[in-house]
Amino acid sequence: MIIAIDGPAASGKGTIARALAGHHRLPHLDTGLLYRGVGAAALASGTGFDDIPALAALAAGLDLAALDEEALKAGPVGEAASRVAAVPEVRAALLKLQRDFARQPGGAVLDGRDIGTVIAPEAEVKIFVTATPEARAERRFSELLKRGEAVTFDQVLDDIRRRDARDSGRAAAPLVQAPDAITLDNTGLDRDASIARALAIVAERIGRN
Ligand SMILES: Nc1ncnc2c1ncn2[C@@H]1O[C@H](COP(=O)(O)OP(=O)(O)OP(=O)(O)O)[C@@H](O)[C@H]1O
Ligand SMILES: Nc1ccn([C@@H]2O[C@H](COP(=O)(O)O)[C@@H](O)[C@H]2O)c(=O)n1
Repeated sequence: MIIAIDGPAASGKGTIARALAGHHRLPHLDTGLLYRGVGAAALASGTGFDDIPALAALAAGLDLAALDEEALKAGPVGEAASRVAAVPEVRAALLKLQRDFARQPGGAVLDGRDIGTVIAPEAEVKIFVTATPEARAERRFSELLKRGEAVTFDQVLDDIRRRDARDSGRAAAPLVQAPDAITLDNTGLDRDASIARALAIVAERIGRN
């Protein structure tokens, strides 16, 4: 079974995807980490966001085993990830590994922006997770504060709005809800209620818990 979880920044996709993967004993891939890996590599090497061949080479050479999730979740990397993710050559370089992950025997859970539309349009279950920009900014703000980052709520909200606009407005695999995806708006739901709703959606789709 392939479960595709898409949605905007800090909507709780990863939280839901990890819970579903644990419940259904499926492997999970946070595809945002791939773009964050390329974005971080571009920042570290001083590669310009307009240097398409160099960005594509960074994506093609991405070492999955070396991805440091903790470091990649830092504030500036999200913006860099969104910049490189708008480059079709970068997306093309990361396509096969995501598709192979989705199509492994037994299935998988993937979360990102284009899982239900581009990576695994054949997924049995598609959930589009969303919440208001303010609710998402609140969540990301408290996460960053806990990590010791010096940010303001307004900076986080600005970052989320800018990334939403770029991710939805780009030509290559934009953030868009698949027509057969179920919407899960968790604006008023806490973490556990949001996960419970996602589990119920999957159960309804596949006819078992
Ligand atoms: N329903 C919820 N209510 C409150 N906080 C939540 C909820 N779901 C997730 N969170 C918290 O919000 C933050 C963002 O969640 P998460 O990382 O799952 O989102 P995401 O959509 O995967 O983010 P990203 O943009 O990094 O892909 C985390 O700190 C998480 O613990
Ligand atoms: N399937 C995906 C996943 C991510 N992106 C881009 O990466 C940025 C960071 O992703 P997070 O989920 O970790 O926030 C995001 O803003 C997207 O630009 C993508 O394009 N496709």
